[in-house]
This record gives sequence, C-alpha cells and structure tokens, in this order.
Amino acid sequence: MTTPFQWELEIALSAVKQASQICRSVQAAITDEVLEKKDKSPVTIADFSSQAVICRALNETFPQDPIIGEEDAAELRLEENRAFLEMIVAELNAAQIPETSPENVCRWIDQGGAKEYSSRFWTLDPIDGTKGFLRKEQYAVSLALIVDGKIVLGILGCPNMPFPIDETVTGTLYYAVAGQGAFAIPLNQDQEQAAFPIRVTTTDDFSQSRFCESVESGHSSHGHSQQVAEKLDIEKEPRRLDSQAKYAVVAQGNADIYMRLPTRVGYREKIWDHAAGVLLVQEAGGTVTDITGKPLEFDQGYELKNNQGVIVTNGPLHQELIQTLGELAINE
Ligand SMILES: Nc1ncnc2c1ncn2[C@@H]1O[C@H](COP(=O)(O)O)[C@@H](OP(=O)(O)O)[C@H]1O
Ligand SMILES: [Mg+2]
Ligand SMILES: [Mg+2]
Ligand SMILES: [Mg+2]
Repeated sequence: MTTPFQWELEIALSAVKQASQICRSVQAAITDEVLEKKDKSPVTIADFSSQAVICRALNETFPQDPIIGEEDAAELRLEENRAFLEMIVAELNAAQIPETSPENVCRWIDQGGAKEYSSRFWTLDPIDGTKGFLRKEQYAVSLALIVDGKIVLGILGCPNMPFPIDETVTGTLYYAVAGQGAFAIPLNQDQEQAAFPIRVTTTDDFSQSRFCESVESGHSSHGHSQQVAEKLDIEKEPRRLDSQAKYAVVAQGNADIYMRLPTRVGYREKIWDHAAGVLLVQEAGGTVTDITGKPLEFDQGYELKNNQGVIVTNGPLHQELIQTLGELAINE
C-alpha cells in the first residue's frame, strides 16, 4: 500500500536535495555575482540554478502540473547577461544535469512561470532568503504542492541548518505531508537513515518563550515585535534568521513563535515564501495565521491577497498573541 503523495514526495525530495547541493557549492565559491531585479532585490547564479533543476525534475515527472516559482529567465535572455547565464550553465554541467544548454536552462526556469491559481500546482522559492545566502547565513530551498487550495506537501532544504539531534551535522532537509507528520533528515545522508520526527514546544508561558523574526527590518517590523514582546513579558532576545528556516526552528521546538509583521501598507506576502514552512509547522503541531488570526489562503494566485503578515506559534501561545496585536493596533 502506498500513502498519499508518496511519489510526489520522492521526486520533490530528490530535486530539492540536488538544488540545495548546488546552492551550497555556489555559496562556498562565492562569487559575488548578483543581478538586481526590477524591485531592486538581489538574485544569484544559485537562485536560477536551483529553479532550473527543480522545474526540470518536476516537469519530467508531472508535466501537467503548473509551477508558481519566484524567478523567471527574462533577464537571462538579454545579451548583456550572457556571461551570467553561462555561469549557471557551468553549475548545472558540474552537477551533471543532462541536456544542459543556455536555451534549456532558460526554458526550465520559465517552466516555473505560472501565476494563476489552479486546482493542483507547485510553488517554488529556489532560494528563500537570498540576502542570508549572500551573507553566508541561513537560506532555504522551498517547494510545496497545493491541491484544492490546501498545502499537501512541503519541503525545506536548509544547507546551513544544524541537524536537530546532532548539531555537528550541518545541512537539514525538512519535509511534511498533510496528515503524516513533519520530519528532518540530514541533507548529506548517503545511506537510508530513519527520518527524525519534529515537534513544536508545549509552553503556554510567554515569559519563558522565544520568538524568531527576519534579519531584515525591511521584511518584518522589529519595532512592532519589540512592542509585542514588552507587552507579553517575553524576556528572551529574539532569534533573527533569514528565510523559512524560521518555520523549521519553531517546528523543531527551538523557538515558540515566529512573527512577520508588515513594514508597509499594501505589501502582500508571496505564497512561495510560506507554503512549505506553514505545512511543516502545522504537521509539527503548531498554528499559523495572519496577524489578524485568519488562516492563510493559498487559493488566491501567487500572493496571499487576503492576508497581512504571518504569525506562527506552538499553538498554546497563539490566541493571546493575536489578541495583543489587536490591542496594540498592529493589525490595522
Ligand atoms: N516588504 C517586504 N515585506 C515582507 N517580505 C518581503 C518584503 N520584501 C521582500 N520580502 C520577501 O522576504 C523574503 C525573505 O524573507 P526573510 O526576511 O524572512 O528572509 C524574500 O524572499 P527571497 O529571499 O526569496 O527573495 C522576499 O520575497
Ligand atoms: Mg527574491
Ligand atoms: Mg523568498
Ligand atoms: Mg527567493
């Protein structure tokens, strides 16, 4: 008997693992080659390589499935960026990806170009936390499958996260399937090793709790989280780290809360920045909503159109935290 989404899990895990290893080798080499996107945010050789490898693998096995990915190849097709494209081709050749050519690399990346909601699709962030990647800190390769608006499979490849039960091992692959729990495996394992189940904390005491948030104050308001922490008597210093590694930290019980508080009116969170992390935390026993307490809606296209910010907790702390955001009028 097979469990639901076992085939999808197998294909997706192997693609994310391969992409994570490419990211790791690019990061080791660094290579401060960066393109600036229209919104002024950075994108590297590793972001494009990761998206190419994962879209290629998904498309080969599930050709009907649309992929809503963060990156596209428009800039790479410009003559002025030819040298940059060649560096991506070189990375994929080094990883022995068959049929690698400049044309195919652009084509694979653009297979992640879906924008609209459909009844079954993947969402991909080839490197979440590009700024963390460039600082040689935390980042995540994030992939999720959404069926009928529900996240059914989520994977986070975190090349710089210590393995939860053996901190001497660096690099952790997290995954969750709806109804089947949340697990961690070492990114590097060669032989089959049992997946380690992860679980959120059980504390209901804010004074003993720890929260995490973005390194970038432009992505999440540090001033507002400080106000919340003071009101709830949270004494511990926040743990700041980039990417959906924050979801993993809560899911494995190393923090109790993750706050993502809007920095400007009108910004809408992107689904690829959250889908995999949300399922990981839920399957580890935690709770995820927006800052008003509403569930995140993954059936609105590439953005969480009907949500503002994100609040992640172990569960017992959730309601009072949402209430406090209301009292401080942070949710307006
Ligand atoms: N004003 C803003 N508010 C919230 N998130 C933002 C933002 N501007 C960019 N981001 C997103 O923040 C993500 C990184 O999150 P974090 O700060 O938790 O590491 C970025 O993902 P990428 O790094 O994939 O581009 C980007 O999508
Ligand atoms: Mg980006
Ligand atoms: Mg991202
Ligand atoms: Mg990204």
